[in-house]
Amino acid sequence: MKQYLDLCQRIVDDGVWIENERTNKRCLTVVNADLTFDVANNEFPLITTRKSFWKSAIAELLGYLRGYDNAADFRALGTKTWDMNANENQAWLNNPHRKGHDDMGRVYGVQGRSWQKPDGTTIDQLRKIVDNLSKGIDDRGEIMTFYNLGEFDLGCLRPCMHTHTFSLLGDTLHLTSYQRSCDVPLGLNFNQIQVFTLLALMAQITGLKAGKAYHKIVNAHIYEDQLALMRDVQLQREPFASPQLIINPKIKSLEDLETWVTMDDFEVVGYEHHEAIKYPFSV
Ligand SMILES: Nc1nc(=O)c2c([nH]1)NC[C@@H]1CN(c3ccc(C(=O)N[C@@H](CCC(=O)O)C(=O)O)cc3)CN21
Ligand SMILES: O=c1ccn([C@H]2C[C@H](O)[C@@H](COP(=O)(O)O)O2)c(=O)[nH]1
Repeated sequence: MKQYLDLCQRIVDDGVWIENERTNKRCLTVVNADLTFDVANNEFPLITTRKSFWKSAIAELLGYLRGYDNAADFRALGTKTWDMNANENQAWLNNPHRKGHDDMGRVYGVQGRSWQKPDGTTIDQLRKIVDNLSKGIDDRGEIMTFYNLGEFDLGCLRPCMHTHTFSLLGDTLHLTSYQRSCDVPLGLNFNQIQVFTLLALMAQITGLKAGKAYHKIVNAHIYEDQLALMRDVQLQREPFASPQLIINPKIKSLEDLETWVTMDDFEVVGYEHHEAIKYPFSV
């Protein structure tokens, strides 16, 4: 929690105002932030200085792991986070590749599970990683990347947290996740939950111990209409101790994640938090 608050304070103190053309808003911005999460000791990085809707963040992650391309499928899992980008972003609404209401196009999980090759076949990046790690193999290329430049025009948004690299040291699995662009008040609250949970889940389904998750962020920003709430409300609050994430131990394979897992298979214990804060969302 301290890492998160330090980054927020750093943006407030040292950020530079940058005009953003896509959203038509200014963002107070810093570059280069490194966060580390201790998954081995289950220090779940849930924001405590406001209420965090953590189930929504895990639902989003599960949707990516399943390769979903539709905001309705995300809603069915328990999150509305893709509604706006799928249905209210004018550039995407005008895009001839959009397949109708709720379509997100070839973003995130679509790339993770079915990256298209020139010959028409597809690559399942996640399946390969799970298979290798389950056999104790780390080929130094256990990488799942959603960053497919050749297909940016086929999706509603370029991926923000775009690459996840898994590393095996003995029987302990670590994760390094890269994020090119980070809406710190809204997005990071979710993204750090996702980095932590991705490592915990991958360790569980491959029979490995979970170690550390490293979260590397390039452009970290606060939108102009979020700044007062962050500076004058959230940053004035004292954080509480980290809660713990409990994952149903019956989840044992990628097929389990793809078929029967729901948000009821995740529980958080010891979550003490301040009141919710409603930050504006920029489409
Ligand atoms: N500007 C922007 N920021 C983002 O963080 C973001 C995007 N766009 N587009 C793609 C996804 C969607 N994400 C989102 C979308 C909405 C919330 C959000 O509204 N969160 C609220 C309530 C969540 C709920 O009730 O489930 C929050 O208070 O955290 C968070 C992340 C993260 N990403
Ligand atoms: O997982 C996510 C997804 C999105 N964001 C934020 C970061 C930016 O504020 C916008 C994306 O805008 P770009 O113009 O494509 O950079 O969404 C996030 O923080 N986390």
